[in-house]
Amino acid sequence: MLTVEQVMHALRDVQDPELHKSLVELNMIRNIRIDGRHIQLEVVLTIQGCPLKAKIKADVEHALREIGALSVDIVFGAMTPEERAALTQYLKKNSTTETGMPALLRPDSGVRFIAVTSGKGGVGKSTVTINLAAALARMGKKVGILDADIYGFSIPSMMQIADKPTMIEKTAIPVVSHNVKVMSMGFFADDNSPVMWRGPMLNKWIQNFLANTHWGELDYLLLDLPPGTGDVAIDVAAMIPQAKEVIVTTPHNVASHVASRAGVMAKHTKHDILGVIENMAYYEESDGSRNYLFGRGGGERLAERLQTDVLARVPFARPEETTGSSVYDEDSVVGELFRSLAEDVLYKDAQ
Ligand SMILES: Nc1ncnc2c1ncn2[C@@H]1O[C@H](COP(=O)(O)OP(=O)(O)OP(=O)(O)O)[C@@H](O)[C@H]1O
Repeated sequence: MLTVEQVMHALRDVQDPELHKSLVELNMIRNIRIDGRHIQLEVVLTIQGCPLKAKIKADVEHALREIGALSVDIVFGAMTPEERAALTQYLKKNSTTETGMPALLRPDSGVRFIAVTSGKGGVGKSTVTINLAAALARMGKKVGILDADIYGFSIPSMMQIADKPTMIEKTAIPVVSHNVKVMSMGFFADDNSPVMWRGPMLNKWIQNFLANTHWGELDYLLLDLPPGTGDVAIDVAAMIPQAKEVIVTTPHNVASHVASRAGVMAKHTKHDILGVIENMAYYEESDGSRNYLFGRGGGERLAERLQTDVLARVPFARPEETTGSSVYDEDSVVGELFRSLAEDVLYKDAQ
């Protein structure tokens, strides 16, 4: 005969797929009934009709069969408003300090911040952000992206994310894509979004995104900044002085010249610069020769001006290097280049 203690013990390791915490810790397991090796129980979900029901069911069944259950009968229920409020408090406790400061920003949080910036638009800043994030995640790092390009957000569409974050009261659970937790204003661009995630809080939006998102454990948070040296860059500099910057340019003279302003700004705000990434550096012809469509040397010139290094020269990707999204396949030429870039970033960041 199995016992309630054994069942609870087995379920300690089963996590809510969005909150990444144990169902037991989140108080989501109720009404356990045991008849020999037959178990009945209730799983109380944060919202009715949770799309992850099937995954939770499979994980619970698996855990209980491991301890010898012959049948597992699961009934799904939904939390009451009071229970959801209690859960929000619990999640908030982990995401903000007593002073309301996002816990991620505490010096002892262990989270490293990388701001990806550029002088001009369209040079591949978002492409670099998502591919560097995906490469770090493939290396086993816990990674998040904050799409800080508040008016020109593009990360959800570039990663082909169709889902929206689940909201528990006012806390957003980031959407996970390619093992990366993603938050973007793009998720809240329609009129159904909670007011606090829209206009009135714009001046505090970075803090809002950091504090009202349940990021869970993170090693790296990448920020996709808007191009140029505007308010957002200044806000980020003030709020996240420990962020390190990666500056993206094309080889083109003008792009590299404009990018240098973003670099000078980083120096001014005392953000460390990890290095320069020259994107769209060349197109590799089928015979292996390189066609330098945008000229040459922009990355190097920028790196010299900022007294830093060129971390990578990313060629034009071919359509077959991705299965549709702008995250390039792991074993494609560009995918491999981003893996080696991620290794360099880890190395430089540790110095
Ligand atoms: N190395 C590359 N190979 C092929 N296409 C690329 C590459 N880098 C970027 N692109 C494409 O160029 C376009 C612009 O890239 P991206 O959106 O990353 O630039 P951005 O600097 O973030 O732009 P914005 O400032 O508008 O946000 C996208 O369609 C992207 O898929």
